[in-house]
Formats: sequence, C-alpha cells, structure tokens
Amino acid sequence: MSLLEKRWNELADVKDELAERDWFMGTSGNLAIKVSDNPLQFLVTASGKDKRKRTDEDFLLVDEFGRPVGDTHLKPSAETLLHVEIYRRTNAGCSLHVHTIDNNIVSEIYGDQGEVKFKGQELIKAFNKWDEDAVLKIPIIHNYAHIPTLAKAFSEHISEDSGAVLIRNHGITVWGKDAFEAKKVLEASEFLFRYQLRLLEHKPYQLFKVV
Ligand SMILES: CSC[C@@H](O)[C@@H](O)C(=O)COP(=O)(O)O
Ligand SMILES: [Zn+2]
Repeated sequence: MSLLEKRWNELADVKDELAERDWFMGTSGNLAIKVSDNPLQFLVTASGKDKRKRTDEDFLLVDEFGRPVGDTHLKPSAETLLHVEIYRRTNAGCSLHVHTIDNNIVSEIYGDQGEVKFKGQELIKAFNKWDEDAVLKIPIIHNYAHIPTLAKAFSEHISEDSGAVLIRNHGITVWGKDAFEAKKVLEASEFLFRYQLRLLEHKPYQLFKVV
C-alpha cells in the first residue's frame, strides 16, 4: 500500500468516527492529513460533501498553497487555507475542523474575552498540560467570511505542534502530530466544552470566575 493510500485510509477512518458522533451537520467540517513534507502535500476533504458518506471522492491531494495536485474535478475544502497554515508552521500531521452546538455556544459565551480557559480539569492533559495548576487557554477568533483573512487571524494562534482554536459561532480547528493525536485533542476539547456548559447550568456564577 502506498503512503498516499495509507494516509487516505487513516483520514477516512477518522472521518467515519467523527460522523458517528454526528459532528458533520449540514455538510459542515473538513479534515486534512499530511502526506509529504518536501514538497508539502496533504489530503483534504472535498468541499460541500456529505462527510457521513464514505466514497472514492472524499479527499484530494493539495499543495502548500492548497491547490489541487494534478487534474481533478474535485474542489478542495473552502477552509483549506487554515490547514495550509498549520502544516506550514508546525510539524503537525493531521488537522480536523468540526462544527458542534457545544463549540459554537462556548465560542459565543467567551468570544468577547478572546479565549476560554480551563483549570483543574483532568482532560487538559490531552493538551500536554500536566501540572496541577496548569491552565489551558483555547483562543477564540472572529469568523471572517473572507477565508484568507480568517486564515491569517487563525495563524496567529498556531505556535505548537498540537493545539486548538475556536472560530466564533462557527466551529473548532485542532491539529496534532498524527490522526490519533488530532482526534484526541478534538475529543478532549468537546468534552471540556460540554462540561463547561453543563457546569454553567448548575453554577451560572462560574461564568464570572477568573481563572
Ligand atoms: C455548509 S456550512 C459549513 C461551511 O461553510 C464550512 O464552514 C465548512 O466547515 C465546510 O466547508 P467545506 O468547503 O465543505 O470544507
Ligand atoms: Zn467550517
């Protein structure tokens, strides 16, 4: 099996798992996996597809500018430039973007603060935060309709080989060294968002707690 096929299957498996969680409502979401560093090429989901279906046209190979490699009738994800920023700036091997109700609500509640913080929660270890006093900060950026502007705002928060950024009232983009790590960060983020929203139902004053 070629490396391209191996990466294709890995990404298809992640896509199936996220679909199982119903994280691709209304064709939203896009996924990418790096295939080579030099030249930079990665597989990205084709735009506008129902990502719950598994087909031979789910992904296409793109270059360091997010342009298709070779002839294809498929269109790369509208948000390919965000994935480009990740692979250009880090050693990440996989990046995932999903829209969920929870990540949208958290992004709206904390959007004016520009970030949401978590402290004293076991799952921040998924972000390599091991100290008891460690604070996880997930940045929240404005949802610019102009994708190059969105990608630029997004790129300002990419500093490590794994991470997460919320786009206000839009969704989350995460990345990690491989598909396993990216999925771990995504699942941990969604756990923390669900936790935070449930906590606010029981303790609304937590909203004003300064971490
Ligand atoms: C149909 S709403 C979602 C899109 O606008 C976009 O945000 C998204 O996540 C999916 O776009 P796509 O071009 O299919 O990758
Ligand atoms: Zn999106």
